Amino acid sequence: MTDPSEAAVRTAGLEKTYPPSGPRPAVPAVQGIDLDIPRGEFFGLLGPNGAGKSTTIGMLTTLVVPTGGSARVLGLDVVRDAVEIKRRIGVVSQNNTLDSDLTVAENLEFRGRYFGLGARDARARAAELLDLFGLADQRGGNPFEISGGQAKRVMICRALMHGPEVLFLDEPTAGLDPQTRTNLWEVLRGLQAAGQTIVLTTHYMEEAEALCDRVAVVDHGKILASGTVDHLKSSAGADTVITVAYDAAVPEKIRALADRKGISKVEINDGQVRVFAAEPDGLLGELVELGSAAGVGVTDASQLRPSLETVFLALTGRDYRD
Ligand SMILES: Nc1ncnc2c1ncn2[C@@H]1O[C@H](COP(=O)(O)OP(=O)(O)OP(=O)(O)O)[C@@H](O)[C@H]1O
Repeated sequence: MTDPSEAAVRTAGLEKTYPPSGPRPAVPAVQGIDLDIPRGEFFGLLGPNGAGKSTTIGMLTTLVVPTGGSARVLGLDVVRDAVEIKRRIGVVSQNNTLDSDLTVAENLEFRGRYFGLGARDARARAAELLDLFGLADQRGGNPFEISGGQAKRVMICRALMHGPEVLFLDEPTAGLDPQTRTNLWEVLRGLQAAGQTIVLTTHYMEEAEALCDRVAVVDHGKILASGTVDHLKSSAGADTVITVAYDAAVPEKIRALADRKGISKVEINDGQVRVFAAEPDGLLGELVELGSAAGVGVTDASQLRPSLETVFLALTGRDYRD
């Protein structure tokens, strides 16, 4: 047995480099990640596609073998104690991995039996979970003839069959429509309220904001920043970010804005200016006017209020959706 006070997840300098394959060089997918996730927390790994989130979750769930550093889940080592960890966690992968030869309920019951439940207990537990997740009507259906949102909920039920201490979800709402996504958020909030520790990856900023107690922003295999969403916003992205693209070079006068109170940064790139401002009122109009005074037109303009998106911009200098 491990100490129940052990963190749900603790990693130090965790790394994964995929080896070269043919003409493809080695891929340093995860480059030294430190995580400390207490039990009971709803934690999010947030980052754009290819940031290394799935690889990190893969290592924590013992499916991917690290090439450096260490990772412990519930106090157990992900390499040495992989079998024990698998018994105590639940994993929901990105794709539908339900068995099409079994009904929805049988998928759950089968998993329960695998984890040592008797037939009657497995049936009862499956029925209880399907009820709880509003899937009772689907119990006899084929898991590939239900909606994407329902299939995802079935996968979550399946992962909960053996009462896992930590639930890992890799991009649980990718590809779902907005309504289905917010329904699933409710399901996940309910689980956390009932005490479930949850670790999720997502590339949706609003998902991380809506659900997670704490978030680690990941890019190119490294953590850029971590903390509560509020902490991240106040430390790295407290500013509103105004971006204006001109049809010619950015007028010189705009550089001087950097000295004004309430403006923390002015970035100029070819015909585009990006202004980070704590006091953004009237600034967008001013940028347009400064352009027209210099005979330069505006081709595009946007204003982002402080959010995880502005955090990412402040940390990387890149648009999150680039
Ligand atoms: N099995 C693999 N072999 C080689 N390279 C891989 C493998 N799996 C992932 N990669 C590469 O590792 C990097 C990180 O990928 P990973 O899937 O972990 O990122 P991600 O943040 O989860 O992105 P996504 O949401 O697109 O899956 C990417 O460059 C990816 O191409």
